[in-house]
Amino acid sequence: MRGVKDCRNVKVAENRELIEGHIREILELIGEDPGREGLLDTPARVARMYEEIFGGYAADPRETLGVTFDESHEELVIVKDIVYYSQCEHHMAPFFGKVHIGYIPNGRIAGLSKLARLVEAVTRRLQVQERITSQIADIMEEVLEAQGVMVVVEGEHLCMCARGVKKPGSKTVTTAARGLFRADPAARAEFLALIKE
Ligand SMILES: Nc1nc2c(ncn2[C@@H]2O[C@H](COP(=O)(O)OP(=O)(O)OP(=O)(O)O)[C@@H](O)[C@H]2O)c(=O)[nH]1
Ligand SMILES: [Zn+2]
Repeated sequence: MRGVKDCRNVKVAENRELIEGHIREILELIGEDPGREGLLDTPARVARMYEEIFGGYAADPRETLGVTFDESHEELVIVKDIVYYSQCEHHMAPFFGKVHIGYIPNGRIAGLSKLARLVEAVTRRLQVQERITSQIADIMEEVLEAQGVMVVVEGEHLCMCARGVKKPGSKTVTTAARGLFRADPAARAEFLALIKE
């Protein structure tokens, strides 16, 4: 398992020629001419893009928080507005938005950038928004043994905007609360107020 810094999908790299062949076939099957100039390099571009947008599989999300530090801060820590791009597992269409993560440490803190690396590892896959939200909350709780974790994810799903029900501008908001945040409405309210600022 590679580290999250090298977040490229190894399997795509290994299977690049096969993937390119299948993309060429799809181009034909939708009525395009894969031999025309503008499409000649498209299968290779798509394969390179897959390495990137499915790069989350190259990382173990639990390892992304890296080395944690002893620190006695036992109040709320928030990293908000972490932009993500993911692919919905139903249509393989992009969805994207922001993740907001808050936690109350229990003697151990993580590097702030590592929270964004966790988001990358969990979102650069075929996903549903609810699973992204709960996976981030569960991993934060487990790895940091945090007293509480709260995660809010906002998402705009192209499968709802550009096709199907066609509702551009509609936003999905998902939340996950663990530990103290489950039991304490005031803690949840403090977090929600701070991410709105
Ligand atoms: N809960 C959830 N649903 C999602 C997510 N991404 C896409 N979907 C939904 O997955 C569902 C798939 O429904 P289906 O009826 O199997 O597929 P479909 O015929 O293409 O559905 P429509 O999108 O309604 O045209 C749709 O309702 C999508 O809106 C997500 O992250 N979470
Ligand atoms: Zn979808």
